[in-house]
Amino acid sequence: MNDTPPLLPVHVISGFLGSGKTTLLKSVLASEDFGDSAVLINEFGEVGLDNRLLGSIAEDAVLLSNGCVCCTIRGELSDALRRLLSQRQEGLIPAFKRIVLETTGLADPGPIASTITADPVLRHHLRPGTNVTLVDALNASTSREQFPVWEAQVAVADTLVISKTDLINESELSDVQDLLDTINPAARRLGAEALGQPSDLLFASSPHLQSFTPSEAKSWLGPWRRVTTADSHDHLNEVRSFRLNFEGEIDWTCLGIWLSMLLNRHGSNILRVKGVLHVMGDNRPVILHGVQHTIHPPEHVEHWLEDDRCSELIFITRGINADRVTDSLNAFMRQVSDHPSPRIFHA
Ligand SMILES: Nc1nc2c(ncn2[C@@H]2O[C@H](COP(=O)(O)OP(=O)(O)OP(=O)(O)O)[C@@H](O)[C@H]2O)c(=O)[nH]1
Repeated sequence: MNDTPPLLPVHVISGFLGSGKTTLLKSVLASEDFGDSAVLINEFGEVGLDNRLLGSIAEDAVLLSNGCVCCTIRGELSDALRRLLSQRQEGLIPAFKRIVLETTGLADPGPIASTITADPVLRHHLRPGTNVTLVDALNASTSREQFPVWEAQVAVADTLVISKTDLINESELSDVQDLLDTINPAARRLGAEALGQPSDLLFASSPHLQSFTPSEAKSWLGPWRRVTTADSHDHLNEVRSFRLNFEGEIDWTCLGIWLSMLLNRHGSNILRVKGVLHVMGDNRPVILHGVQHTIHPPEHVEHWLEDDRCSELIFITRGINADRVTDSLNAFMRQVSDHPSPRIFHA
């Protein structure tokens, strides 16, 4: 029997300045099913205001001060997480079941996952949880134009929560949805209802946090209509998404080597990889899930949905187009794999 305690998830709430992160966090902490959470708040600047705004709901919130979790205070984040774990172990604080981290509006949440998985202590107790990103509907387009980090925040999201929809009309909202479609078509999307959502559902859309049913695995990849073709955008550094389709089974080792090489070379520009794959010799679908340099251990789904055994792999990249990735994978598979290569093409 395996009696190793389960790894505790670290969920992240990010989103640009003023997008509604604290508003959502307050609602999360007020929900009954989220009582046993430890909260970390990363503030930028001398005075941590959000901490005070949270008031009595989260009196024990730990404030990470004066820097961004993604860059200057990654060490401070590791220390704070270690401290929380040791206080929990010594019984000084209640045995929380999860950690919720609110980042600054200027942080790229991508590196948080690797802060956890690369740390020799943290990785035995914690695992990256779900990334929830707030999108301020009123300012989405301007923020995107002016602040590259806005795209990075949208790209890493498992769930996108669109706030301030009450301040725009339907056609403006449709423009925001289209914009999100070009960057992260695969993320689950919520609007104002996110505030009333049971928090375990809000944070549930990550494959390593629950066992997916076959239909959940497919819907995790997002609806087809959200696919955009990368080639309709030609800005060098634009964030875009594309979906690779595979006809035929995949040589897992070969794909793994190619992916490692890709991340090694272009990791900071591969913002997100997620897929459901038909791996050679494996009857069950394999879920692949990565954020920037961090690829999570693959998970299995029990069985395929009916006869649909097509593999799909979604990429969200900055300045790397779909043709380049597809050609590179096709060529690598043909040259390296001893098995027949699947036909790989992008939607
Ligand atoms: N009208 C409207 N206002 C909202 C909504 N969500 C948040 N706000 C308001 O927007 C302001 C900023 O919300 P916060 O939750 O503090 O945003 P934040 O992302 O934590 O802000 P920073 O920590 O400064 O980056 C507050 O005045 C909120 O009441 C919304 O859906 N509609």
